[in-house]
Amino acid sequence: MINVTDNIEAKKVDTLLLNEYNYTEDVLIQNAAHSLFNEIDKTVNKYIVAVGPGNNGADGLALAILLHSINKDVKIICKKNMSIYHKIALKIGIPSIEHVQSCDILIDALFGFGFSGPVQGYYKELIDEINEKKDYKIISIDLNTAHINSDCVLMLSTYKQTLLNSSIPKKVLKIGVNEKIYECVSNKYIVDEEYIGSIKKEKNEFCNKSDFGRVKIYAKKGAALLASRASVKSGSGYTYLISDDETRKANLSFNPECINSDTTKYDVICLGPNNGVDFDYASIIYTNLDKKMVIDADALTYISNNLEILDSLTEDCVLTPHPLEFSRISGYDLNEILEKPFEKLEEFGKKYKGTIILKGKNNIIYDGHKFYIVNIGNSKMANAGMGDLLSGMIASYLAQGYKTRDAVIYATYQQAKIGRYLSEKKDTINPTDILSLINNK
Ligand SMILES: NC(=O)C1=CN([C@@H]2O[C@H](COP(=O)(O)OP(=O)(O)OC[C@H]3O[C@@H](n4cnc5c(N)ncnc54)[C@H](O)[C@@H]3O)[C@@H](O)[C@H]2O)[C@H](O)CC1
Repeated sequence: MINVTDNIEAKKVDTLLLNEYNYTEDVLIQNAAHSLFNEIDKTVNKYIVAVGPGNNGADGLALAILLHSINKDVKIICKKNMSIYHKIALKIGIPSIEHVQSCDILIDALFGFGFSGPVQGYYKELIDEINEKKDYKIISIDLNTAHINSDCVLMLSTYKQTLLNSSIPKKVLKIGVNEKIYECVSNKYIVDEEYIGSIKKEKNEFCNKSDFGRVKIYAKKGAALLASRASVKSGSGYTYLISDDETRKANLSFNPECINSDTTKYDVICLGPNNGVDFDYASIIYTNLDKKMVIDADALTYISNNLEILDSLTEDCVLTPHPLEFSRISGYDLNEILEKPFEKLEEFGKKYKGTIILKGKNNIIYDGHKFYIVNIGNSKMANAGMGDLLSGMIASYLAQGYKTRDAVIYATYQQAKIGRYLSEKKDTINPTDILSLINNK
C-alpha cells in the first residue's frame, strides 16, 4: 500500500532516509529523476523546466539533464538553485531562459513539500506567466506549486495528503526506497489493488452456504432492499431482513434470496438503514455485543442522543457515518471534521473501540491504529442509498470471515471500483447500478 504523508511527515521521511539509512540527497534526487524520466511522455520534443530554489528544483534539473541526454529540446527557467545539477545543466549547454516560451511540456519543479505560503515576488510573477501562456501540458513534480494550473502531478515515494482533495490526475512514483521505511512516520495508507488482492478470501471447493455466515439486517423501505440485496450479492451465506410488512413484501420480489423473517442464528447485525430513529437500538446493541455489528444511518442518529452506547462498542463494531453523522456522535464541529478528518477520527478512536469509516470523496477508514483511504470513488455516486448499499456489503464480508477492518476496506473498495468503472458510461451512478455489478469478474 502507498503511504500518505502531510508536509511534516514528508520532511520526517527525508530526515530519516538521510540520517538513519545513509541515503544521500543526490541518491534520492537521481532516483527521483530516473522515475520521472521513465514516466514522462517522450514522444514530444520541447520541454521547459521551471526550477525552484530547493530539492524540488534539483529534481527538475536532474530530469532536464536526462532529457538533454536523449537530445530533447529542453530549457530551464532557474533564478536560483545551489545544487550540483544546476551547474551540470549549464555546463552541458541546457539553455537557461527568463520567460516562458512555447513548448510541449512544462515541468513545474518550483516547490515541493518544503514550500510554505504565500508565494510572492519573482515566483508569483513566474507562476502567473506559466498559467497565462498555457499552450503546453503542465506536469508538477511531487506537489503542484501553489496556484499552478497543473494537468498532472507525479508524486515521489508517498501520496501527498494535500492532494487527497484535488481532482488533478496524479500518480505516485517509487524512488528506490522500500515502503516499510515510511511506516514509522505515517500510519495513513491508500488502499490499492495489491492490498485488496492480499485480503480477498477465496472460496474452497468443498464449501457450503453455512461457511459464508449469516447477516441480520434491521432496516426499512428502499434502504432495506438495497442493504439486504447488497449483502446477498456480496456473498453472505444467509441474509435475514427484519422489517415492516410492506418492506418485506417488496423485498420478496426485489431480493428473492433474502429471508424475510427473524432468526436466532446469525453472526452479524446491520442496524439502521431507514429503520427510524425511534427504534430501540440500545437493546439490540447491548444484547449483541458478542456479534459483529454494522451501525449506520438512523442507528447513528439514535446513538447521538444516547452517547453512552459508544462506551460499550467492541473491536468488532463498525460505525459508518458521513461527516454530519460523525459530528453528531462525536460532538466535533463539522468544519473541523472536514478540515482535519484524520485528527478528529484519531481523537474519537482513542475514546471508543471499533472501526469507523468516514464516508465522502475520500472514504477514510480508521481501526484505532491505522488509516486506510479509498479514494477511487467519484462524485457521480453521490446520491441516496449508496450508504445503505455499503452497510449491506460490509455486513456481508464480516459474515464471510473478513477481519473487521478488512471487511470495511474490501466493501468500500469494491463499491468505489464499480463506481469508477460505471463513471465512464454514466453521468449518474445509482445504488441499483452498483448492485447489478457486485461480484462481477
Ligand atoms: N524524501 C523524498 O521524498 C524526496 C524528495 N525530494 C524532493 O525534495 C522536495 C522537497 O525539497 P525541499 O528542498 O525540502 O523543499 P522545496 O524544494 O519544496 O523548497 C524549499 C525552498 O523553497 C523556499 N521557499 C519555501 N516557501 C517559499 C515561498 N513561499 N516563497 C519563496 N520561497 C519559498 C525555501 O526557503 C527553500 O529554499 C520534495 O518535494 C521532492 O520534490 C528529493 O529530491 C527526493 C527525495
